[in-house]
Amino acid sequence: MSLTKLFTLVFLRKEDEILLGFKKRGFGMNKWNGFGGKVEPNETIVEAAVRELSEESTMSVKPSDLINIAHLEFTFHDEPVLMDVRVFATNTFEGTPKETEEMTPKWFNIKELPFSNMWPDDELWFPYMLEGKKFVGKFHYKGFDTILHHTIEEQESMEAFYANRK
Ligand SMILES: Nc1[nH]c(=O)nc2c1ncn2[C@H]1C[C@H](O)[C@@H](COP(=O)(O)OP(=O)(O)OP(=O)(O)O)O1
Repeated sequence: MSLTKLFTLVFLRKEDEILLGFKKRGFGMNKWNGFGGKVEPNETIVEAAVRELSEESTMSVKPSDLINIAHLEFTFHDEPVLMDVRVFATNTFEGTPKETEEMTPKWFNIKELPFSNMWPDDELWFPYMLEGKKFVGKFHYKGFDTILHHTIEEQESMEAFYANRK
């Protein structure tokens, strides 16, 4: 039995660029990542996604503009924790990204992504996201650098995936 923890992860897109943030503290420190964090008990997943994006990058999005593009699960060798990460993307947003306590944001060209300084799983699933696919990715880690095994499955729709899963 694993303890499941729910997280959000948001990517803003602008033509051939994507906004990433350099994490200055905590989980994933010193890595480029999307913006997100834990879903609090008093909020919906989409509300958490909007809040974390704003807290970490100062960018604003409307909940209805966030498209759920993926579901990621991370498990860890010898640790009974399952990270359930809901991934959202949009090209409709307001603001200019600013550095916050947690993140330094930067627009990257999608052909020049800093994979060597990102979570190792990102290089495996970013191509799906960049091709506009919906997908479910499951990654089993040993420590934080080694993926012992993984699966990535394209989906017709994320709504159908969540409706059908047990
Ligand atoms: N292997 C991985 N690959 C990836 O691309 N993103 C990952 C990942 N593992 C976790 N994430 C994302 C999910 C989430 O957006 C973030 C982790 O959330 P945090 O720990 O920063 O949560 P909080 O911001 O709520 O934390 P606090 O610092 O306690 O406020 O990292």
